[in-house]
Amino acid sequence: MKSPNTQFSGGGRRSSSGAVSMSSSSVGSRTSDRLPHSPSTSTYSSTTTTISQKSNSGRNPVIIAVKSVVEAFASCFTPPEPKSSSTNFGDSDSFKAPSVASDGGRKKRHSSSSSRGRSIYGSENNSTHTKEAGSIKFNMEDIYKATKNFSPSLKIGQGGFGIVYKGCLTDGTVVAIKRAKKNIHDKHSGAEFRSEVRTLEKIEHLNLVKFYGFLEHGEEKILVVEYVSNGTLREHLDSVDGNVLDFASRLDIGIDVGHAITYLHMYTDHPIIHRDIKSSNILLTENLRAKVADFGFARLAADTESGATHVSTQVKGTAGYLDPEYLSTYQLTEKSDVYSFGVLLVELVTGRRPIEPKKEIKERITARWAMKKFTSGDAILTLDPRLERSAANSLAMEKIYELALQCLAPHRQNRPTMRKCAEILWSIRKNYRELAG
Ligand SMILES: Nc1ncnc2c1ncn2[C@@H]1O[C@H](COP(=O)(O)OP(=O)(O)OP(=O)(O)O)[C@@H](O)[C@H]1O
Repeated sequence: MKSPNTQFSGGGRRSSSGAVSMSSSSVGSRTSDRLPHSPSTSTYSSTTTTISQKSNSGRNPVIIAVKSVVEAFASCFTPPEPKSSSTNFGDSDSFKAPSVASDGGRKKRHSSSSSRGRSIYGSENNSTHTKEAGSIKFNMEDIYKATKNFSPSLKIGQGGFGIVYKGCLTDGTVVAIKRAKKNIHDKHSGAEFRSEVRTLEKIEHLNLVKFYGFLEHGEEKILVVEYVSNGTLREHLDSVDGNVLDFASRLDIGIDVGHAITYLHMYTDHPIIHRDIKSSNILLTENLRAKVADFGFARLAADTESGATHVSTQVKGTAGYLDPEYLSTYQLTEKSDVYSFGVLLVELVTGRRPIEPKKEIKERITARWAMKKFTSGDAILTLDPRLERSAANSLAMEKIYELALQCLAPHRQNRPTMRKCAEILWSIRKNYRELAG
């Protein structure tokens, strides 16, 4: 999903809109042994920026393409929640695949937004259509019907991949239809598309956006995925609808995301690395259940048992979330997602974006600033000012920061596994609930 951050991708896919150059040494140049490594902010603007970095020389220029932020949700319905999930977290006693539980107990928010008609969050709809995930081959007629010939009124967003439409299949399933940009000069789009399809058709989890099918016909490349109606996590942290996401909801969302990534990393035989975990890639349901989206950058991880690691030909991800070790070695492992998850945890606590170009220099890299405050005993100064300073919130905040600090370790061997992160968050929530009453 779109965010006002800087996005790294390969092949100059998005460099057409105002590319500027940046040496690769300036990316992540402010390393610290103790604090999380983050890119320099001085060159970033508050708009979404895409960076391509070829890895073969390490001296190639990084191309930054500034994209305009276009985010508009049309009217929408509640997406069907899956009946079950294939999650399997093994035999941990303290960690019983909680992500398969129903939404019961979660409070509903933003339902009042339906009174605004075509609000960004849309209205709750008790649709009974629950479509199984899977790879359906659609034809153009299906897509034209579903989108009313790509009606502009059904456009719900636009990203690097292309335009996103809300659509309705003939069986009534409400879907998001992602139509790839037609760029004949883009040699990578076909490969990216097929990579996304291969990844999407294999996975199914309550906290991952479901994949319904695809279409590849000439220049036309289309993905049909689950429609998630309640906006992105970033929009909620920005209080776009005027509501503040409370601490308990943030903790729940962190756990949902933790489960989704754990599932990807523990995927039988072939672990999957997401590579672009960020708040704008996390979609929320009406019940504030989180669903991780955008597998365009996902690649199958290396066979960890053989000790092999995936050596990328291109660095991909979003500035502010990027693992410094991946940036310097081009070796991609699951721990790069763990690093991004650490950044996300800080984002949940502070409400701030990973890079805040308008803040004074020492506060610009949010994770660095927050971890510094945490290690000097002043974590409370970084808690989102819109959140209550209760004992439960303060204690949970300290515990989340303890975990974030580990996730943000400069060297991947010092970071926990995603499964460990989810287990820790699970126990933080247990204690939080006991204290909050
Ligand atoms: N499954 C979905 N359900 C509901 N809305 C969606 C869905 N997927 C995308 N959107 C909307 O469309 C917008 C664009 O999404 P898309 O994933 O194409 O691009 P992006 O992630 O914003 O861009 P980038 O490619 O730079 O990450 C999102 O911000 C969101 O508002």
